[in-house]
Amino acid sequence: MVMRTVDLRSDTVTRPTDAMREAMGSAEVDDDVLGYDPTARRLEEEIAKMMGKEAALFVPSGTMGNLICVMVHCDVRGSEVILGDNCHIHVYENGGISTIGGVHPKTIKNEEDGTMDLGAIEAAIRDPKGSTFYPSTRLICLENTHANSGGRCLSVEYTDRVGEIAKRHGLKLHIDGARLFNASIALGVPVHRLVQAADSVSVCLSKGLGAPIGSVVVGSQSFIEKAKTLRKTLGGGMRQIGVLCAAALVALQENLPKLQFDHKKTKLLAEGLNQMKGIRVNVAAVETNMIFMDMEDGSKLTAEKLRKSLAEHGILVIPENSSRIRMVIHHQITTSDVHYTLSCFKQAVQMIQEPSRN
Ligand SMILES: Cc1ncc(COP(=O)(O)O)c(C=O)c1O
Ligand SMILES: C[C@@H](O)[C@H](N)C(=O)O
Repeated sequence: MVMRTVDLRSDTVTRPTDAMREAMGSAEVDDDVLGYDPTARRLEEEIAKMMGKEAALFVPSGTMGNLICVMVHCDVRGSEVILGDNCHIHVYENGGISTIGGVHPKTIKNEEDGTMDLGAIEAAIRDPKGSTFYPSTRLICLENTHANSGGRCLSVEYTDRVGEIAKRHGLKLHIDGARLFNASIALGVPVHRLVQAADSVSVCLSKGLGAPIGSVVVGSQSFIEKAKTLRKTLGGGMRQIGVLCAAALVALQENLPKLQFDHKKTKLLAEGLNQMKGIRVNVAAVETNMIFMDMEDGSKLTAEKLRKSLAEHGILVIPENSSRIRMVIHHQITTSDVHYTLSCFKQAVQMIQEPSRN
C-alpha cells in the first residue's frame, strides 16, 4: 500500500492550488480572438514589464511558444536557425520548426553547462555570398535554464556575448526560457537583465511557477502582433483564456518567491543521493531544480530497477537512460518528501545491491 506520492518526474506535474482554482472560478473573461480577454491582458502586461519587453502573448504551451518565435523570426523560405544539439527545441518538440515552420536547424554541440561555444556559433553563420547553395542564417536560439544539462544557468555575460554576435551579423536571438525564473533566482539577476539581449523569449508558467497551463512569449510590439496571428494559424487562438491566466497570475504571486526553496531542496536531495554506494551526482552542477543521478558501473543498479522499486513507495521518477535518472523538484515537494525519498532510495539501493540481506 503506497503511503504517499512524491512526484519527481518533472516540474510540470504540479496541481493548481486552492487560490488558483478560486481565481479561475471568478476570473473576468472575454473572447480573446475577437478582442482581448481582460485577465489575459493583465498577465501579458505584467510579464512584458518583468521581461523588459514591449509586449507579450499568452500561448498554450512552451512548445508552441518556441515554434511561434522561430517562425516569426524565420519568415523567409530557406531560413536557418543555429541551436544546441541537446536543446529542447531540437530534441523534444517533434522537429516542429522544420516540419511546420519550414526552418532548417543548424545544430552546435551543447557544452555540459548548456552553452554553445561562441566561436562555433560564429563559424556556423552562413556566408550570404553562398546563398545560391546554402540556407540563410536568421536566428540563434539559447535555452535558460538548460534542461538537458540538468537545469544549468546561462550567465548574463554569456547571453550578452551571443547577442553581440547576433547583432554583428544582423541575426535575431530567441531564448527558450521555460525555466527562466529559476535561472534568475539562482543567479541573482533580474529576468529583464538576463534576456536584455534577446529579441524574443518564451517563458513557461506551467513549470516551476506551478500554473496549470501555458507559456508567454515576449518581444517588440510588432513581433507580438505577428506572433498573435501565427498563434491563430497554429490553432492556438483561444476564447475566454482569462480562466487560465488568472491561475498564472496567482502562480506569479505565490510561487515565484518559493523557487529559491525549490533549489535548496534540490541541493539537499542531490547531496543525500551522492553519499549512497553506487550512485553519483555532480552536486556542483546542481544549480536549480533538477538532478541527474548516475549509477556507477558494477553497482548492480539500473535506472529501471530503481524506478520500479521507488514507485512501490510512491516515488515517481523518469529514467533518462539505463544508468541515469532525472529528478525535478517543484513547490509541491516538501523537505519531508526529500527525506522520505532519500530513505526510500537507500532501501532500494540496498535491496538491489545486497538482496541476500533482505
Ligand atoms: C526547456 C524547455 N523548453 C520548452 C518546453 C516545452 O514546454 P511545454 O511542455 O509546455 O510544451 C519544456 C518542457 O516542457 C522545456 O523543458
Ligand atoms: C520532457 C520535457 O518536454 C519537459 N519539458 C520536462 O522537462 O519535463
